[in-house]
Amino acid sequence: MKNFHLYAITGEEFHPRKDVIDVMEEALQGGADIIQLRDKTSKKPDVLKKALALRELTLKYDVPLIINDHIDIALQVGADGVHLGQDDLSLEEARRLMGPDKIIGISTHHIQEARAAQEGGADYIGVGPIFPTKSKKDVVAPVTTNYIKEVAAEITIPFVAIGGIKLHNVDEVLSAGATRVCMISEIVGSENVQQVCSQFREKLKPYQPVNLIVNGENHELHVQSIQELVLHFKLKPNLIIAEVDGEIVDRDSWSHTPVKDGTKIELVEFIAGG
Ligand SMILES: Cc1ncc(COP(=O)(O)OP(=O)(O)O)c(N)n1
Ligand SMILES: Cc1ncsc1CCOP(=O)(O)O
Ligand SMILES: [Mg+2]
Repeated sequence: MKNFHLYAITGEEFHPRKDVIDVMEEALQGGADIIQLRDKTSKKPDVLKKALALRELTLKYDVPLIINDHIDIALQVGADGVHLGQDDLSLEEARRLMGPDKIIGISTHHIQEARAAQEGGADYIGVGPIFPTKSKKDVVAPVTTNYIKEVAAEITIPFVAIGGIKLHNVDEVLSAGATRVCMISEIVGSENVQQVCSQFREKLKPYQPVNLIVNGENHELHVQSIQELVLHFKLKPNLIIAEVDGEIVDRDSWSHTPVKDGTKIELVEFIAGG
C-alpha cells in the first residue's frame, strides 16, 4: 500500500456551514495523504453520494480513499479500502469481499488486538484513542502514549495514532514512536483546514525517514542533515570528508545541509598522519 502520514477523517458536525467535499479538498491541499469517509448519521444513499464525490476528489489528488464501516459502499465506489472496528465483520470476511489488493485497516486498543490484526492480514491498524475525544460516542478509555510505545516496539505493519490528537499534543504522540497521525476535529473543525494540515506536516517532518544513497548503498534513515548522518554512522567528524550530490560540503556547513529523498552522499574517512 502507498505510504501515508497525515490521515484526515470527515466529521461534518464540526463544520455545519461548510460542504464536506470542500473541507476535504482543503485538507488535501494542506498535505493530508489519506482520507476516510466516516458518516455515522446519514442514510445510506447520502453516504453513497458523498463517497462518490470523495472518490472523484481523491483520484484528482492521487490519495487513497478509505470508507468507514460500509464495505458495500467501498466496493461500489471503487474506494481504496475500508476501516473496520473490533465489532465489525472479521478481517477474513472483509478480505474475501474486498479482494487481495484493497486496503483493510482495523482499530485496536491493546497489543493483543494489534497482534491479531497483523496475523489476520490487516494493512494498517488504528492505535487509540490516545487522548480523550468527543468525536466518537462509544469510545473506550484513552490508551495513552504507552500503547504507541508497545506497538512501535513490536508491530511491523503500519500503524496510525488516533483520538484527541491536536497540534498542541502531537509531539507527545510522535516522540512515543508514531510516524502517522489521524484526526477528525482538529482538522475539519478548524477555520483554516489547509493551514492546520500544513502545520501537522511540519510537525511530522522530523519523524519521517529519508531514503539516501550513502557510499552507493540505499539507506532509510531518520536524519535531517549531514551532521546527523555522520553521527548516525558513528563516524569521527574530524576524519570525514562529505560529498553531497557530487559537491564537497565544508564541515562547518554539515548541520545546516539538509538531506532529502534520493540524495547521493559519499562519506570518505581519511587516515590522519603520514
Ligand atoms: C484510522 C482509524 N482508526 C480508528 C477508527 C475507529 O473505527 P471504529 O472503531 O470502527 O469506530 P467508528 O469510527 O466506526 O466509530 C477509525 N474510524 N479510523
Ligand atoms: C474515530 C475514532 N476512533 C478512535 S478515537 C476517534 C475519534 C477521533 O477524532 P478526534 O481527532 O476529533 O479526537
Ligand atoms: Mg467502525
